[in-house]
Amino acid sequence: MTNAITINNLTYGYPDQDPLFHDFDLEVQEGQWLSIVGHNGSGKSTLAKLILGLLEANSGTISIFGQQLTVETLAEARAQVGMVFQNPDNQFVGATVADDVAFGLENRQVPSEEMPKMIEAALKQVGMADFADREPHTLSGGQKQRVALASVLALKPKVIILDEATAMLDPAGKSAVLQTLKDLKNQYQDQLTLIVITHDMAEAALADRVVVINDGQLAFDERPQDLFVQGQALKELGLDQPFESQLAQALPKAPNQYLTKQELAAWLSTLKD
Ligand SMILES: Nc1ncnc2c1ncn2[C@@H]1O[C@H](COP(=O)(O)OP(=O)(O)OP(=O)(O)O)[C@@H](O)[C@H]1O
Repeated sequence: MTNAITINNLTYGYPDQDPLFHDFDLEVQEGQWLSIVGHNGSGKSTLAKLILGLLEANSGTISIFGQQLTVETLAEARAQVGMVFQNPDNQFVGATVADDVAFGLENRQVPSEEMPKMIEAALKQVGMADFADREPHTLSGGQKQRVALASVLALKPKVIILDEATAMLDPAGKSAVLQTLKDLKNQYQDQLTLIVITHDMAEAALADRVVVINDGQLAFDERPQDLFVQGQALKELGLDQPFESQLAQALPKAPNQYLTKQELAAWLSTLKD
């Protein structure tokens, strides 16, 4: 399978600081849903910025679909990778929701007559088509993040990186954004690679694969069901297990130590008193 992202021997440190990453390797396959977790300051956002070419590696290589990131390939690489950031209020440039989605298309010099259709399609994909004429500041946090996602989707990226995109949302907003991600993944399957940086272990558990970054190294690289049963090891890295895993492990008769929310609910509902 093709690699969407290939990182080899990456070394990076901010000026006048010790390197955050030293000989760091990571491959993300096309179509994968990858979660990146790690304690505060472990370098997750820095890694995202390196992949986007917003920061330049001190040494080593980063390739996007096989093409190494350089000054010459940066624009082409960026066209394939979209990013949604943490703060919904820092991502708007348009006076209305539709204007906001249009902004990225204008930057790509999409002819203006083609835009309305593309804007409508992108907003539809995130369930925000009815909000096209709304001013962004009148939206909820979750709605804003879905519009941010629509602005990225309109540009047809092959990879979307979400950096703590649900961290500032209330539970309803968070669950709407996560449902949108699941819908997109169902729709695009292997055509869309998702990289989700998060502190929320339940959110991380939605992925096919979870990597834990610690001291600039991959401390774990596993499927959620293999990672989240390792409560003590996670604790030592400053991380929690998802609530569902904690509960499943505390229930002696649970069929498995790792259960998704749905599996746990289904099993609990079979219990009789
Ligand atoms: N622009 C910068 N200049 C100097 N140091 C920085 C800069 N940005 C981040 N750092 C430092 O680099 C380290 C990694 O930061 P980064 O934001 O990548 O971590 P993170 O894992 O995303 O953290 P969090 O989970 O808190 O968002 C931290 O020690 C941080 O203080």
